[in-house]
Amino acid sequence: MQTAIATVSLSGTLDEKLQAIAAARFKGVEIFENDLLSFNGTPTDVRRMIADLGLRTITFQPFRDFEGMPEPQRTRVFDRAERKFDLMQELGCDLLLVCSNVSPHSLGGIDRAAADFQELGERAAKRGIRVGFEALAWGRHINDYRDAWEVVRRADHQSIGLVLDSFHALVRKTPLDAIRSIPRDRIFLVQIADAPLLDMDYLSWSRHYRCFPGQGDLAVDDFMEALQATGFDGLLSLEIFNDRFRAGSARSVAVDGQRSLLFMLDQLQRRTGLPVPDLPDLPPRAVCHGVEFVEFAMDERNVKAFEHVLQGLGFVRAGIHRSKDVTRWRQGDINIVVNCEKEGFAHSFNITHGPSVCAVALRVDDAAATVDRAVKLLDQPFRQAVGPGELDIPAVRGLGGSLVYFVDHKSGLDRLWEADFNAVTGAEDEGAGLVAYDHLSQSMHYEEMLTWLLFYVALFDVRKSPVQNVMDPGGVVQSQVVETEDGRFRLALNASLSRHTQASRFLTDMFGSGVQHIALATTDIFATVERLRERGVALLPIPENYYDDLEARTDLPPDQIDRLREASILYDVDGSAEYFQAYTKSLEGGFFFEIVQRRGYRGFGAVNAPIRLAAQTRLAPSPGMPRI
Ligand SMILES: O=C(O)c1ccc(O)c(O)c1
Ligand SMILES: [Mg+2]
Repeated sequence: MQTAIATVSLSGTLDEKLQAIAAARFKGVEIFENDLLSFNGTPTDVRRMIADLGLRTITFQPFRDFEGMPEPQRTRVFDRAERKFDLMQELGCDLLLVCSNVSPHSLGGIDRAAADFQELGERAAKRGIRVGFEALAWGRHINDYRDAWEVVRRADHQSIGLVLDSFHALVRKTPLDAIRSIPRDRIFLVQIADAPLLDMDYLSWSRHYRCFPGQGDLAVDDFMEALQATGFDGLLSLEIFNDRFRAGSARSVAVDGQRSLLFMLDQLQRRTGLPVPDLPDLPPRAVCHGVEFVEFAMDERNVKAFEHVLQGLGFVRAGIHRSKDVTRWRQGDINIVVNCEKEGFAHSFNITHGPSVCAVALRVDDAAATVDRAVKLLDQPFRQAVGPGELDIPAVRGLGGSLVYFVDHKSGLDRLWEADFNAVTGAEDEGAGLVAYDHLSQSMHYEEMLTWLLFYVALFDVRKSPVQNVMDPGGVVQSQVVETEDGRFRLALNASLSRHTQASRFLTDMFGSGVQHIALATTDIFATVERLRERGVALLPIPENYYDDLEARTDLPPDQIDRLREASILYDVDGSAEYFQAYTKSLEGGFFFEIVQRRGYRGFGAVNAPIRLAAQTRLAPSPGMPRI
């Protein structure tokens, strides 16, 4: 299949868009008329620019309000088409996209529309041009691809074909089976778009909320299966109208587009067992078995205070790196790496972002295959010098320039603690009962959120939760979770349009996106909280009103509520599944730890999030708290 993208999908001027499209390795581009009109150059200039970039203009669009017009509009619309044909010839494009008529003047009638297309086909053929007809979901008479196909079929002209757009078919829930019986050579172009499920009119939904496949909730996979059944191997183009993409980086959004198509087609091939022509051979999505370690980039000024926090939480110094100023802290199955090197990646990260999480290492079955998949999905691999005898742990660039490492058993990377660290003996501590990473939470710019969502779902065998809107005293925060089926890897992505939310303030403080909080699991939160208090850890105080409300909305007995209140623990229940959460006070810089206990519960305590955010907002970071 030949892949392309429409210029409307990206931010910038036409030349910036085209450069981004070429850099993301697309071969074809759909030129939107507005991008051409606003360009300061002739169609011939654009043609040259496109050729110089190694691209091909596959479509010029949209041509509106064409079929079914009464006179005198009908004559005028044909004149307008002839002028667009002139322009297309100068541009070097042979396919015009006509979207279904929305004009109140249009008359409807399948045969009338077919006759118009028959005539348009005659005129187009004289110029060596073809015309594709697309049903808009809000078309006045034609809003169903099956009717558009019937018009094309009756027009019965070799220059007239069908354009399918997944968005229009899927939002209307038009049955997809009829796609299977359309002859593939009659499908001139297929446009692909996903979108979140929203309760909204089709036009607004389409013009503002479309996204790349894998980022939304539509049944794009079903659409692709129906299309594959036709044997279609023509043009597949991303056509995404999205306000975030318009505000984002054209280069990064174009790469996301390419990644989304590779991901979608790879999944299609795996599901149906039918090969997709020209698709690179990708290893399967990596199964993630959890977090091996989280690495903090620290500096001399902050490290003592941070290590004091780790000790308070019950961590012990378990290993010292053989050649670097790097320490392993451990409790249960949780490893935290504190990196104080004066050169290398962590040091640069610390200089740019201050003390913060610079890397996360994930347990996978096959680290090399994971990196191979990542690179084929256009992720950025990362390498740095390793000392003699030390392990070379493969990595790719993650959020905010941080790293994602991959550790496996297959190639012995799980020996990293023995291979790279000298064990510290005699440092036993009964700990605080923390046993494992429960989840990580990353805060990012609003425009980046779909990028990182796609990064995770394309690389790992994870599912995504629906987007939640969480109320912060400073505005709304969007939150979405990616997690493995078994819950061993869970990651929350957060972003906000307001500059005043905790998530946004964290971005300002850290000069970029990153891990804002880490949730650690205990099997007995009451015992853990007691230990933490004994060790002098300051927990986030929760207001009385919260516990009064718990009495009202749950069946918890009063003594249980008193225990929660006394320990500043938040609670949620879902059927018989229960969730307990407590928080450390935020450290300077906005980072914090969460302590959680799950009893069969799969969520993240969304009902409690506004309470927690308000409590954090009330507390300015206390002076003397370490800045991390
Ligand atoms: O929103 C529109 O008008 C519009 C135009 C052209 C398309 O291909 C489309 O899917 C939508
Ligand atoms: Mg379309």
